[in-house]
Amino acid sequence: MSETVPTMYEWAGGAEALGRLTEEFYRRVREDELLAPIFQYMTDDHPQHVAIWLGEVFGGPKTYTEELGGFRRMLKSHRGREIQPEQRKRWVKLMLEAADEVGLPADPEFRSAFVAYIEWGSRRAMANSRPEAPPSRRESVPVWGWGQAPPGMP
Ligand code: HEM
Repeated sequence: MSETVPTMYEWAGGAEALGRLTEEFYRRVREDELLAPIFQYMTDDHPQHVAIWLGEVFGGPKTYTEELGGFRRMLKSHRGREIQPEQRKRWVKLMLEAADEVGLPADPEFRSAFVAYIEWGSRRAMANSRPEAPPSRRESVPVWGWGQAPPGMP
């Protein structure tokens, strides 16, 4: 991919846009009967931490790794929570609704790459949330790209 292709972070609108996304997402989570119970003890800065995580995944600054405990902290946050398939599905649904609500770019290229990460990440989170999950072979925050459909694809 050429150097002129923006990162998904830039395309999304940077830290500000991802912050709006996670604020709206967790507003919905707090009102959701399947998800509210498992998020009842989240801290006030949790939405911002997830925005920072997403920023790093989408090619933005490596702030989650450098300041917030990196991949290991994310892994530990899900471990043992026994996320159920219906809860994962609802998490994805609310995330995609929040993306529409806050006006993340709606072009097919961005959305397909965004959904791909949300699907992958949420399935990984669910797998790692099982008490018997094997130790993760990953050590670092994944960095996501445009896949088969970069911006401007005809
Ligand atoms: C792409 C998918 C996902 C991403 C990127 C993600 C991201 C994160 C991150 C970064 C944290 C740690 C926040 C911090 O540093 O303070 C976290 C915690 C957590 N996540 Fe996820 N997560 C995902 C999927 C899910 C799903 C599907 C569920 C459940 C349905 C879930 C439930 C939780 C819970 C309960 C916590 C701990 C909240 C607390 O502090 O009480 N996550 N997640």
